[in-house]
Amino acid sequence: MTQIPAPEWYKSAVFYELSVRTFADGNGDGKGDFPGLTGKLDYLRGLGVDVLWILPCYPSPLRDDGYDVADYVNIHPDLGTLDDFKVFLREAHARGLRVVTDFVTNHTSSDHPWFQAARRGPTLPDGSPNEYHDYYVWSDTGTEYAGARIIFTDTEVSNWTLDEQSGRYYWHRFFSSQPDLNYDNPRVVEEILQAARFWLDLGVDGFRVDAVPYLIEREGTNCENLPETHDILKRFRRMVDQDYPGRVLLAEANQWPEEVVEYFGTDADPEFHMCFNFPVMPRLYMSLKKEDTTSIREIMERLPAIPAFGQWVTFLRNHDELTLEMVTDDERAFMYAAYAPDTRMKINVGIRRRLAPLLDNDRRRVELLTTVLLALPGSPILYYGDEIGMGDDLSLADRNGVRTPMQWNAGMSGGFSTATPDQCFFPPIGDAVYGYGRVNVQSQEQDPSSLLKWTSRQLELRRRHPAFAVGDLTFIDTDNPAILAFTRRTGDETLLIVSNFAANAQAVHLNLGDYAGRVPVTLAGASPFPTIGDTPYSMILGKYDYYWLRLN
Ligand SMILES: OC[C@H]1O[C@H](O[C@H]2O[C@H](CO)[C@@H](O)[C@H](O)[C@H]2O)[C@H](O)[C@@H](O)[C@@H]1O
Ligand SMILES: [Ca+2]
Repeated sequence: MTQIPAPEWYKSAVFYELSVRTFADGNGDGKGDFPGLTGKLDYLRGLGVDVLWILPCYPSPLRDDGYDVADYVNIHPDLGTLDDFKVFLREAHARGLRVVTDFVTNHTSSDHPWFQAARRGPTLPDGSPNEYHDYYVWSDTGTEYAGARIIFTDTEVSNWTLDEQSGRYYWHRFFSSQPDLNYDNPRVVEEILQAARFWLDLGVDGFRVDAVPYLIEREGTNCENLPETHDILKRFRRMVDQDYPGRVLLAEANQWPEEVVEYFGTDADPEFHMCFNFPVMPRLYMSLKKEDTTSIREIMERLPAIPAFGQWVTFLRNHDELTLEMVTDDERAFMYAAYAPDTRMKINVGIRRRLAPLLDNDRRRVELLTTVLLALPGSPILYYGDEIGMGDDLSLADRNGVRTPMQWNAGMSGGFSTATPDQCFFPPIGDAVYGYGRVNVQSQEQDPSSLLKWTSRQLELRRRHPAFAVGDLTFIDTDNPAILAFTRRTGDETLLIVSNFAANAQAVHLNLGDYAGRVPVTLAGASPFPTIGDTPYSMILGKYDYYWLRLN
């Protein structure tokens, strides 16, 4: 059996992304918290995930749901205390669950004491230099770095905003309430590394590092992926390798394959252990609507090789919009037409909907995309609530519609809180199709055929076959573009994954000449299929059907 070295635990892990604020409320104030989350750890263990990625939990004015950090070394009071966090971490570890926290490096909140001090200008009234001013990026004209795109296109008109107090413009790649830190200042680098140490010393298993491409600005560039940015991130990695071996760094770099791969670094000069595979995600959805999987294969084959320690991270949905930054203009137009029929579904460069509504609440399509997610190279991330088919709330602003409370049961506020729905941080979804009366953990736990139970079984199946985690990927040529077929191969086993992206039954011939004489056997039921011969292998798949097979 293929052995994955212990420090590379992340390669076989299934991640689960959750927001503490909307997962479970332990004290009845309508806001999720660490005691509430701690009470749900057995559920998460039972589901079969390995790592919890928790969204930002720092003190924050919450103008960007916590991605606006006002204090790097504490917990937001709504979520509990630092001691509550420690208890949570201990209890998660006791259950064999690892915890990766979100680390927001590019910017702080404008409420952060550093920024408030910076606003006093470069020189203090007594004539001494204001060391905090240089923690941020300033301009007298707000005209520099014109080559940098605006990311939050729906709200921001410039990456510069005038600060009335200092009379100078400050740089921000996201909301104007999120001033970018100045990574050309060595003190900023030190401060951020110290903040990372604080959490690593407490025992977190790593970080999902937010918005890493934007650390450094240079005139005449688009201010993304600059060599100086990579130098800083490599320093972060060296600190982790030296003082915290076995912890993991995951890069959020929403970039094309050629750029994102740079965030792994090299075996000799490593950077991140893991990077999100942003480009493949929209192509999974696109392939469904087009009934043509060519774009999945093309983008996967375009991914450059990664260092031996590296692992991709795959996902279908997350707390943000379904980003359409890594597609062509035509593909983006197609995606909007296919998946955002209501203009309220569009935000910035993406679509703010959850998995089940995106797929018309069609269980077959949800299963199909989930099986592809679990079978493609990389460690998959499940977004909380998608395992039960939760819906979204378009009436909520920004991306909050996909951040509604977890639906635990059919009781008050879906079991999220003892507070009434109107007292909850975001109102729980209560409609007839996706509401907690119909869609909840408790009812699905009692139903062996529920999406929740199916997901759990699929994770268990994946766990039993290390080829899913570390096997080589080879696409199989077919005569039907609606069918995606590939193998995942390690020294001991070859898995064959065949998926039908069409809404009708399909026939396909697979070029399996390399495997003549082998017998495909289903992973779930151990049912043998006809032996592979010298001619193309013929298969029939029902609508949105899939096979997970081992080639014996
Ligand atoms: O902290 C600011 C933002 O950082 C992440 O943003 C990412 O999401 C954007 C879409 O919402 C995306 O376009 C961008 O490329 C990413 O860096 C974080 O996930 C956001 O929640 C946050 O607002
Ligand atoms: Ca609470």
